[in-house]
Amino acid sequence: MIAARTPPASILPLKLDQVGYAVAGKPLLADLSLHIEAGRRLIVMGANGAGKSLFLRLCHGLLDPTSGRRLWADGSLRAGAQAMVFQRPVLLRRSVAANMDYPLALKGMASSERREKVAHTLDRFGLRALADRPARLLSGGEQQRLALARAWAMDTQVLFLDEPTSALDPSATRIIEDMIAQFSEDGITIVMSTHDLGQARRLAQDVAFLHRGRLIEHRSALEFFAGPAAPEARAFLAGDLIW
Ligand SMILES: Nc1ncnc2c1ncn2[C@@H]1O[C@H](COP(=O)(O)OP(=O)(O)OP(=O)(O)O)[C@@H](O)[C@H]1O
Repeated sequence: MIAARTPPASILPLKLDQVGYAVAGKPLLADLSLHIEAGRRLIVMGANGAGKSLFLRLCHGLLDPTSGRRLWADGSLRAGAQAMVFQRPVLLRRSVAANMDYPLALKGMASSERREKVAHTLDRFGLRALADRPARLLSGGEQQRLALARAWAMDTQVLFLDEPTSALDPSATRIIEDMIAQFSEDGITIVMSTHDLGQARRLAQDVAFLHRGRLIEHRSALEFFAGPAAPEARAFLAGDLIW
């Protein structure tokens, strides 16, 4: 008899408490306080240079706060069970299947279990036909599908996405959005930056709006799109230039 697996404890909410990030004494992010709740789709918006990428990197743990505190629900300062996908995915010079297999092996998963997991993931996201292709020769859209599928295979609880479709055409963008919606149905928490207002409206349950390194709005997407309180956010939605 196979023993039932206890689901891993949730690493969420992620709490930021007056977090700041400065380089050479220059504050790039300041006074960020928010909770990222389990199972939500949070879209991070703001003008060029507002601090969206830094915010995602800081939440994920690629950067550490230079002031304030970042705390995961399990009490750790930096949690596993989370992944980040970039505008241009980071892929190994190996086949599509090997790109999925490698991080699972690093995690210590046995080879028979890995084979099953990789096959299931390839099927689930329509990548089976590409399994043996060199990952770096795939189209941009296919590479992004692989990067997302690989994160899913890792049983990630939180996925940070930094403008994952900004280099893609509309049909590839739609496929990635569908994948993100599927992840969300699986209970994966999504934290994603985008410049695309249409995409933000399609995907957001919550919106975090950054302006000059500060969080000036964090509310439900319904409220945000109905009329944000901050004038900078209103100007952004109206398509006016803000900086
Ligand atoms: N290591 C660094 N040293 C100094 N300044 C930096 C560093 N990293 C980022 N910045 C600056 O911090 C600000 C925020 O950068 P960030 O990449 O987070 O913006 P963004 O909102 O993602 O912008 P975009 O929409 O253009 O991608 C920018 O002005 C950027 O030039």
